[in-house]
Amino acid sequence: MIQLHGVAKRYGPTVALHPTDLAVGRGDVLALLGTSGSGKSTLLRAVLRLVVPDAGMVAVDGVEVTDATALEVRRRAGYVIQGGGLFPHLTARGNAGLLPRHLGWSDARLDARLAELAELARLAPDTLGRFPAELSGGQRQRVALLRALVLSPDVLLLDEPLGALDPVTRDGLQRDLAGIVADLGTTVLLVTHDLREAAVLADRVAVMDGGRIVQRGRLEEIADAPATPFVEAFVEAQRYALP
Ligand SMILES: Nc1ncnc2c1ncn2[C@@H]1O[C@H](COP(=O)(O)OP(=O)(O)OP(=O)(O)O)[C@@H](O)[C@H]1O
Repeated sequence: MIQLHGVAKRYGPTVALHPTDLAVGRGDVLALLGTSGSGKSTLLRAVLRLVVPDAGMVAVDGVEVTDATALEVRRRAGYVIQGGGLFPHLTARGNAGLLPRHLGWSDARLDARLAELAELARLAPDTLGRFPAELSGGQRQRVALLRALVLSPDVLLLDEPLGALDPVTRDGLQRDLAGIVADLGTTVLLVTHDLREAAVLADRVAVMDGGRIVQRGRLEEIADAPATPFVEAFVEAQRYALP
């Protein structure tokens, strides 16, 4: 599970994150919703200590994330960013196999794991031999997901993983991703500004505004009873996307 207690971050005069508490239970999927600049990525990145908080405590599966433990925590976490963040000079297989190779996996073990994940992510096996520039946006995101899942992470951190895709591709991948995380039972923290994505993927949501979580709960509860004018406007702007 993922826990944050009083985690805060500022950049000079800008408060990116006011002291924030958050817990994502084991196997749960929580979506952080909010407009651009509301602090979602800062919170997500603080979990992996890619952002070092000014105050507060982060723990992943009971391990406090500090300078000393950050590498170990990152190794047990999968992280996907918008656009996938694949290395352009490596094939899909090379990208997804980077960490396993570093850990000394054999070719046979890597190929078996990638074949299993490619099936799960509905990625044709021949795509694994291609470079990112030879893949569609949707395929790149599927490869990024493969790379994030290859070491069977306990937690998955997804920062607008489907942001750059066309609506049809996005819709298909949202459903596939929901199936994959349900099958694997992984704990997921997802950043999105898309209510539909939250509806398809998440058990619970937390809405951020100005560096604070202003409402949390099930998406239906929030849509039915928005706690602030901002949440109301945010929901109204995308009400068409709700189931
Ligand atoms: N490295 C940085 N240096 C200075 N300011 C930053 C830095 N990173 C983020 N900020 C600021 O902190 C605030 C929160 O940013 P953050 O990226 O967490 O928002 P977000 O909700 O993820 O936005 P988006 O949806 O656009 O990614 C913003 O005002 C942003 O400009």
